[in-house]
Amino acid sequence: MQTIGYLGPKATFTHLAVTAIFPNAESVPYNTIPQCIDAVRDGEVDLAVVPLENALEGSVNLTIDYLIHECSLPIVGEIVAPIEQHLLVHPQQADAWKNIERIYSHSHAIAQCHKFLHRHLKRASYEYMASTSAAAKYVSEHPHEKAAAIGNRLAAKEYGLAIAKENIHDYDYNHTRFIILHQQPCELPIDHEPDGYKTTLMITLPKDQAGALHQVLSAFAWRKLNLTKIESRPAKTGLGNYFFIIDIDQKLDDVLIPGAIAELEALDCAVQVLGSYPYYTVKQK
Ligand SMILES: O=C(O)C(=O)C[C@]1(C(=O)O)C=C[C@@H](O)C=C1
Repeated sequence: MQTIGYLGPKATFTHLAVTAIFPNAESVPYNTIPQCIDAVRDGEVDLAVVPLENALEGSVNLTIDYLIHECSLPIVGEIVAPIEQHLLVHPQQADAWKNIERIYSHSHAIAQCHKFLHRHLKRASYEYMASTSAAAKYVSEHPHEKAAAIGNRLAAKEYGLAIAKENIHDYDYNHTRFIILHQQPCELPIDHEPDGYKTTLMITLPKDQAGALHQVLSAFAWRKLNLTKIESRPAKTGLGNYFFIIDIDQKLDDVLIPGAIAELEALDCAVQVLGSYPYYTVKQK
C-alpha cells in the first residue's frame, strides 16, 4: 500500500487532489511543502503531492525553489484539479461576515480572490498561512475573532465552519497543478488512463548569454517539440541570474528530446530533466 504525503492539514486542495486520484491510499498530512518533499527523501512516505502552479496566480515558487535548490526528487506524475474558493467563517460570525477584519489563507488562495476582497472586505488585513485548511483550522479555533478563511467546502465541513460566500475566486477556470514526487522515476499505481504526458526540464544558460535563449527555443522549435510553458526563476546567484523551467507536452522519447538536450549542452547550457510523467485531470463536480 503506497503512503502519500501531502500539504496538510486535512481538507487542503492538495488533500482533495490526493483522494481523487489515490482513493485507497494511506495519506499523511505535513504542515509545509518542504516537509512533504523531505518525507519522500527520508523514506517516511512513498510519494508526496505538492502544489506547483495555479491557473490564476502562477507558480508556487516554494515548490520549485525547494526542488531545485534543496531536495532534487523526480516528478513522476501530475494532478490537475479544479479550485473553488469560498469565504469560511465561524458559525458565530456567519451573520456578520461583512465586518470581518482578518482574512487567513495560503497566499495563492488570497491572490485568487483579490477583486472580491477589495470590493467586499476592503478594510480586512491578510494573514498568510501555509495552506487553506491550516487557515480554516485556525478560524475554527478562534470563534471570537472577526476572522475568515479562504478554502474549500471540505475544509468548512472538517473544521465546522459556515460558508459565508461561495466561489469568491475572481476568474473561472481556476485549476491548480499538483506534482507527484518519488525517490526515483517510477510507474504510478493508478489504474486509469492518464489525460496526457509532460516532460519538465530545468535549463541554465551559459555565461555568454547573448542570443542563448533564442538558441534554447530554436533547439525545440525545429524538432517540432511543443513547449507548453517556459518560466524564469532566480538562480539565487545574483540579480539577473536565472534558470528556466520548460514543459514539453510529450514523454521523454529516444531521439528528439535527448537530441535537443545534447544540442543545448553543446552550447554550454546546463540541462536537468525534472521529470517525464503522466498527468491526470480531476473532473469538476
Ligand atoms: O492550501 C491548499 O489548500 C493547497 O492545497 C495549496 C494551494 C496552492 O498552493 O496553490 C492549492 C490550491 C490553491 O491554489 C490554493 C492553495
